Amino acid sequence: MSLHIEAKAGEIAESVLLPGDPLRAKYIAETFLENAKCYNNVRGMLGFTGTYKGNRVSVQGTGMGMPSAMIYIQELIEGYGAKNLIRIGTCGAIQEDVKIRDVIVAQAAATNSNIIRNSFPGYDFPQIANFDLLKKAYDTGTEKGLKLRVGNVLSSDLFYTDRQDEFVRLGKHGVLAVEMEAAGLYYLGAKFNVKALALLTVSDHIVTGEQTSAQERQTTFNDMIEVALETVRG
Ligand SMILES: O=P(O)(O)O[C@H]1O[C@H](CO)[C@@H](O)[C@H]1O
Ligand SMILES: O=c1cc[nH]c(=O)[nH]1
Repeated sequence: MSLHIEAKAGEIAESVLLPGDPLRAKYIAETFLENAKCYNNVRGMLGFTGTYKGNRVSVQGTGMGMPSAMIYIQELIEGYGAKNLIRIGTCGAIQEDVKIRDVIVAQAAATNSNIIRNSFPGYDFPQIANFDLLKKAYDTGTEKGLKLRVGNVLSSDLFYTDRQDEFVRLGKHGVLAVEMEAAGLYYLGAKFNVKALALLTVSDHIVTGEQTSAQERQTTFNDMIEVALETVRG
């Protein structure tokens, strides 16, 4: 048991999928996992363990933003021995040629957060994905016929901001999309020497203003979830 996760020792798998939304964790457990058991309800931040094609896997909600997500990620690693962590989230596109419903493999995550900066004052510590997970996710998605986008994303501390033009300017520097957790996940992956990756579905477009419907989000989420589940399959 850790402070924010009430699972007993051994109840969480070495591979954990990490949606921001705890209800997405429930949906994944009910839709994709066999014999799923809920191990966490502290603060309603649901977590489940079950099997996918015979492979033990957990799915844990993380909340929104790095301060929340990093609590769950650190407790999963230090308290429960998680070794492969894949965020499965939504994001907003900040480049014209990234389209709504695209699935992004976040090769790296830029950030405007001080969380990481404060750990290494004076350094720009790059937040990068684990290459093994990245390659497996890319190969799996490609075999499934998905046209995955691979590249840099922005992990922002703010969802609502008066400075959205900065997001768009980052887009012009090749950053594909904005979300709020990947950099924190990659930082902790490096700190604790575990494998970390973020997969993101584009739910809205910050340049064009387009949005996906709830139904469309579900379908594209399913593609992303299957890629994540196949990536951690032994
Ligand atoms: O869909 P999730 O995983 O929550 O991710 C994105 O959605 C939330 C904002 O609506 C932030 O957490 C952002 O990173
Ligand atoms: O625009 C968006 C969409 C999802 N998540 C974000 O952080 N921003």
